[in-house]
Amino acid sequence: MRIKNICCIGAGYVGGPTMAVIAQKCPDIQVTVVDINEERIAAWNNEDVERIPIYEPGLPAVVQEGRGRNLFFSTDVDTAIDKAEMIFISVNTPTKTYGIGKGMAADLKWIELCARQIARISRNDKIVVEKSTLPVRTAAALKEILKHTGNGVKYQILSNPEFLAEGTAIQDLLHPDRVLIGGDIETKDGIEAISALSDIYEKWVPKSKILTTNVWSSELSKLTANAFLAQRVSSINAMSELCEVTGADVTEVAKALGMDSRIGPKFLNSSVGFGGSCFQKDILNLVYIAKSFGLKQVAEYWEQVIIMNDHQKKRFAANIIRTLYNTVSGKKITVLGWSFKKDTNDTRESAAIYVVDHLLNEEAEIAVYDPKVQAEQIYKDLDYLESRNKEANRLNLNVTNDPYEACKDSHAIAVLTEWEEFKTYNWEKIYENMLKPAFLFDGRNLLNIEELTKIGFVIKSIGKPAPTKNSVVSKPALVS
Ligand SMILES: NC(=O)C1=CN([C@@H]2O[C@H](COP(=O)(O)OP(=O)(O)OC[C@H]3O[C@@H](n4cnc5c(N)ncnc54)[C@H](O)[C@@H]3O)[C@@H](O)[C@H]2O)C=CC1
Ligand SMILES: O=C(O)[C@H]1O[C@H](OP(=O)(O)OP(=O)(O)OC[C@H]2O[C@@H](n3ccc(=O)[nH]c3=O)[C@H](O)[C@@H]2O)[C@H](O)[C@@H](O)[C@@H]1O
Repeated sequence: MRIKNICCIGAGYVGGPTMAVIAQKCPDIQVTVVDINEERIAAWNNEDVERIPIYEPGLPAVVQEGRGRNLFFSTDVDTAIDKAEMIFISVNTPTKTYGIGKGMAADLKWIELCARQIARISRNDKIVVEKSTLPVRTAAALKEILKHTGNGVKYQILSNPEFLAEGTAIQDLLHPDRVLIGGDIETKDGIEAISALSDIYEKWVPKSKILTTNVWSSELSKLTANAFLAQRVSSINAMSELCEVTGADVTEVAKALGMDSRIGPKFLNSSVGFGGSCFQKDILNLVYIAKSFGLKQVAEYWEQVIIMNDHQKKRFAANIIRTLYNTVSGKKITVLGWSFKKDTNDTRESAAIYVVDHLLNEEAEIAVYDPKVQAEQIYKDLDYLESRNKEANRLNLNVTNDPYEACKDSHAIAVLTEWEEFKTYNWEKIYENMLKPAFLFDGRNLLNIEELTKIGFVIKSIGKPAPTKNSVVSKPALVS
């Protein structure tokens, strides 16, 4: 089967970049990305391609190439569904905030709405592709909804989870480690649907990297991959605390570990804690699924990854307070970086939100600088926690777009995102304009401790012994 029209429901961090790359690699296919969020669609259509709603290196050029040719962004969901032979569902699947499974299960409200809309509009057979991350066996629910329309339209449901990471989305999409397609491998129609989707990827991905499984394995593989990745971060973060009390250096430990080819060097950077929209949500979802099958030990095992992550964020904030002589009340603390990692403007579940919330509870005066996150978003993130009223958040936290201004007269700086530009600052100038002792808490082990210590900063890194002015500090190991 040759696909000529694709519709993608959901123009977010996944739908936008994924479809832009498909449109680039398959100029013969018309790709329409639809969303109910009018503002977001207007931003995707912004004439100035640098102002699309997502900051992602390399994305503007890919969007520019396809937009208006075979890549379209629209709010007309019905028409796009009607025209398409293949529909990707790429809507949000956050943790439920109400009812049964509150705080754990994935909220499938938006997925179900999509299924019902597809069922209502479709007049010819469709391949429906789950791109969103979903609990194992969601495809069965989708099938049920689509089967009961009684209008004779046939559907094939495929699971095609996305493994891109924000900040490197375009490279990840162009050169994926693997593409996973789960489908009904036991029927002719199922196999045809899988090969229709595979044909699209084969335009740029080697066939050997396209993996076909049954739907349930595919759905569960996605949750498992995120759980394993997050587990590595929590594991190295657990060791960071042990390093701090034993005098070991977590960067050296990570390097030594990573050189073992069975372990590998990636995802061993100790940090203030992982953030992002997915790790926590997907693990909680996994825990919920395990619990609902009565697998207590399995649930508890994975829950520990989240517990460790929460501990790391709290421990970081507590360390700031303890170091500043047990009080931060009325003291200016500068936060460099608000996004959950570098090269993205996404702030969902960013460690910065929780560290700052903790410091505001202790009556600190916060100044924030992030190269890509807007003030409005920062206030929104804090308001969402409802720890204090909106006025108090605005009164006690000031967002500036000048890092030097942000650091001026502050008691301490906390680096919470690993933006490259932080390394290039004139740290001598920053030091001169701070109160002394000038404390620097590097939540990403990003900065050159040796140089900064020489300038006069008192530095607290993650998982490292505190350097003294004359101590020799080894260079950071190359762990990506
Ligand atoms: N953000 C990431 O890096 C990754 C996310 N995922 C998964 O992909 C899915 C989407 O994630 P994001 O793109 O980050 O979410 P997002 O929140 O950025 O985008 C989702 C979009 O879907 C739209 N939407 C919701 N219901 C709709 C409906 N009924 N009709 C039309 N549009 C609708 C929303 O308005 C929103 O713009 C989630 O399941 C997530 O777990 C998977 C891999 C990577
Ligand atoms: O399902 C998803 O949403 C995606 O989740 C992650 O991607 P993402 O959250 O965008 O970014 P990561 O690079 O995984 O980083 C997640 C968090 O862990 C932190 N991290 C990562 C690596 C590390 O060594 N140390 C560390 O603290 C990052 O700073 C960040 O806060 C996965 O890497 C993707 O494969 C997956 O598709």
